[in-house]
Amino acid sequence: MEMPARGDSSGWAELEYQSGFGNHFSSEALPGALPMGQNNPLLCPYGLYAEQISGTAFTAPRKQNQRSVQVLISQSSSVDQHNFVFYFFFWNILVDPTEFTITECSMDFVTWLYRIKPSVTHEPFHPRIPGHKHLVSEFNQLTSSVTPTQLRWKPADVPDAPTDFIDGLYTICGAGSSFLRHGLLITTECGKLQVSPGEMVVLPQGFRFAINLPDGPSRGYVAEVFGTHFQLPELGPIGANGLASPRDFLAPTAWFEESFHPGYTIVQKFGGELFTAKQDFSPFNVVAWHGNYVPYKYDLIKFCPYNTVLVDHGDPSINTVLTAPSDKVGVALLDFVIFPPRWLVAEHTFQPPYYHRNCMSEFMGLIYGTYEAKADGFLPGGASLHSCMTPHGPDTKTYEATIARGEDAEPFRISGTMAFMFESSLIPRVCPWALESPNVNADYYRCWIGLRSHFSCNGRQADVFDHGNMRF
Ligand SMILES: O=C(O)Cc1cc(O)ccc1O
Ligand SMILES: [Fe+2]
Repeated sequence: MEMPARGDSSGWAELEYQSGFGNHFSSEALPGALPMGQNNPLLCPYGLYAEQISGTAFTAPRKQNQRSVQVLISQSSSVDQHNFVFYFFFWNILVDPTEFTITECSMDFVTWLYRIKPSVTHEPFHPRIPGHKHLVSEFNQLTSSVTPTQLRWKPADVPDAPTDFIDGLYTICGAGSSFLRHGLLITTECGKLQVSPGEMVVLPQGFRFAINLPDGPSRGYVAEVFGTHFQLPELGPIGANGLASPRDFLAPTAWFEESFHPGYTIVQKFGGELFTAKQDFSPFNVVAWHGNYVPYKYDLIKFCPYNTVLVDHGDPSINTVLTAPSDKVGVALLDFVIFPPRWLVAEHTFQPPYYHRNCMSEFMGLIYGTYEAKADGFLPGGASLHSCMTPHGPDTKTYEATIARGEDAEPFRISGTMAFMFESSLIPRVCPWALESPNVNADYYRCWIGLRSHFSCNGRQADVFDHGNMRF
C-alpha cells in the first residue's frame, strides 16, 4: 500500500477502504508496522505504542444470544442504559452518521492500535467552554417533553457565522439518559473516510475523530445510540442476499500524521457533557491497527430493496439497513430504515405508506428528493416525529393523486429520492428549542385535514372510487 504523505490532506480522493461488515480488519500505513503473532510485544515495530480500544466488556462471550450481549455492552458503556438521541445538524461550511457495528459470531468488539504516542498522553479534561446550548443527552421532565402531536420541522437555518461540527449539533429529541454537496471528510484513529452526500457513517463509541466540513452550507442528521451496537438485520425468508450487503460497508485503512505541537484539543462527550483536554501531539498517529471495532461508511444507494410483487404495502422494516437491538428479541432500540428509489408494482393497492399508528416511534428525515407519503412540506434537511401510537400517513395531496391514478395504474418507479427513518421502541422526549423553533410546521396537521369521507351506504368502496367519478 502506498502511504499518503504525512500530514497531507490532499489525498482524500485516492483513499483506500477495506470492505465488509463486521469483519476483522488489519491495516498498516508503514510496511511491517503491525505486530505479527501477538498484540502486545515488548517492543512494537517502529517503536510504536500498542493500545487497545474495546467496544464490549472484556468478558462478553464470543457466541451468545443478543439479549445478554446488550446487557454486557451497556455495562461497559460510559453512559447509562439503552437509549438514543436524534440530532439535527446545521453547519455552514456536512453529513449523516449514527452509531452502529456488527456481529455474526464474534461478540467481542475490539481493535488494537499501534501509534506514535498513546492517547493517554494529555492534560486533564475540563468542562468545555463555552458550553453547548443545544446539546442534550439526559431526557427528563426538566430538559424535554413528550407529545403525541405530529411534529414536523423545516430544514434548520444555516448560521451566518462559520460553525463547526460540534457547535452545529442541535438535539431534537431523545429517550433515556445519557449526519451535501462535496461530502464530509472524517479523520479517525483507524484512518480517513470521505463521506459523500447520500452516504452514512458509523463512528463507534470511544473513537476520536475530526470532521472537516465542506465549503459552503451543509446539513445532516445524527442519531447517537448508547449501550448497544448496530448490526445487519436478519434476512429471514429473503434468503442469503438482499438489503444492505456486508461487502458494501467500507472501513478505512491506516493513516497517520507525525505531528507535535501544543495546540491539540480533544473534545470528549462523557455522561452527556462535553469536556476538553489539551495534548501536544496529533491523536491521528496510529500507524497500524487490527480489529473489528472500527468506523465505517455505507452508500445508501447500494441498498437492494425487496418489496411486495402482487398486492398490499409491505411494512417499512423490509428496508432496514442496520438495527440496534434492545433486550427484547425483534424489538429495536433503533432501526435505521431507508426509502430508496424502487419500483412499486402492487395491484389493487394503495401504494404509498398506509395510515397507521405505530407502537414504535418514528423520526424521519429526507436526504434528497420528495418523500412518497408527503407531496408538500417535508423538505430535504427537514424532519418529522410521529411518536408511539401517534396517527400519521400520506398527506391529502398524496392520497388524492394516488386514488386519481386509479385501479389500472402502471408499475410506478420512485426515483431521485432518499428518505430515512430512525424507528425506536422508546418514546422520545422533545427539547424545548425544537418545540419552540420557528422551523416547526405549526400547521402540520392541516396536511391531513382535507381527507374527506368517501363513505357510501349504497355502493361498494370501489364504486365510490371509480376513476373519474370521485367525490372529493
Ligand atoms: O410513516 C412513514 O412515512 C414511514 C412508513 C413508511 C411505510 O411505507 C410504512 C409505514 C411507515 O411508518
Ligand atoms: Fe409511520
